[in-house]
Amino acid sequence: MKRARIIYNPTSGREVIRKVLPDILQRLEQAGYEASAHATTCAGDATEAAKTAVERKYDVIIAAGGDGTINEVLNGVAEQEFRPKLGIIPVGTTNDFARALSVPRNIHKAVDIILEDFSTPLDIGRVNDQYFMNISGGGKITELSYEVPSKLKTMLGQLAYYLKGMEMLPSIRPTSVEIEYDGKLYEGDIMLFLVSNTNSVGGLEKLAPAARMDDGLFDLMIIEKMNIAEFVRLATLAIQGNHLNHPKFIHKTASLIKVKTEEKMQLNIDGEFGGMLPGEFVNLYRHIDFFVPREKFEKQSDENE
Ligand SMILES: Nc1ncnc2c1ncn2[C@@H]1O[C@H](COP(=O)(O)OP(=O)(O)OP(=O)(O)O)[C@@H](O)[C@H]1O
Repeated sequence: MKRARIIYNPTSGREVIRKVLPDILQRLEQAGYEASAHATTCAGDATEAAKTAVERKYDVIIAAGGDGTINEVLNGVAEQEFRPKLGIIPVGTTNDFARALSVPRNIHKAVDIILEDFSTPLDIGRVNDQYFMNISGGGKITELSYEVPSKLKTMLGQLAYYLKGMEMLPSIRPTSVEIEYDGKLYEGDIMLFLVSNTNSVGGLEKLAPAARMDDGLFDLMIIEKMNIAEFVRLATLAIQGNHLNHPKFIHKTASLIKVKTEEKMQLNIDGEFGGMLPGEFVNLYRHIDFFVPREKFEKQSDENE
């Protein structure tokens, strides 16, 4: 019998997961799984719970929470030799990864995706010794996502980011960087750089519209030095997906990216503080099997062939 372990964050986003958990467990059991659940107790606990589930040879781990919980589960699984399949139940404030996978926000529909039993191996990123599924980057503006208090995030959702972003705009300064991508070199003063694995970043689905999660490549995006007015204008263009031809927006693809800065720069990994640069970003080609909607991903693999 196949075994599934749900790792859920009871404090995540809408906090509805607790109420529906018995129903989810029952649905998994009816579908032939032996199912159990672990409620995370604090930051970092989902990583430990995922490592334990790997040791116990669960076939499937289901991460129920926001992007933070999914990232923690990923960090418990990615470096292991035996890697269970991962399912996602998006109940966070930001659910960028679920959006990238086209996993619906409705809990029962998200469970349907797991029960349909269609999975596909997808790329993930590693920077230094941490793993990410969505995005990593640096630059003053990227530091805002973890300066938003979590209570505020829960109350206001995405709006909290924008409010905090406005507040921080005057303090955004360019930084001098050296970025090596697949052997080529970029040097310059930048506002921010992003290393993206998916096309769904901070609710901006059109930021890297051609990004794929099964090609072994990151999308490297650099916004060069500009004044605040220009930056706001570029951000507005990015929301509409009209930023790609902007002369100070640089877009490359690469599987290995090394970033060095002279002054101190924080690294953001999937929306959380991830230590300081320098950073070496490695794309791990089709490293983890995720449950995904069959219609979307079957079509994509057909296009690949
Ligand atoms: N029991 C807990 N109490 C407090 N914090 C927790 C607990 N369990 C997990 N966490 C932390 O909460 C962080 C955020 O959780 P999660 O991502 O699930 O939800 P969110 O904040 O609603 O959404 P998002 O991260 O997508 O904005 C996790 O990265 C984790 O470190």
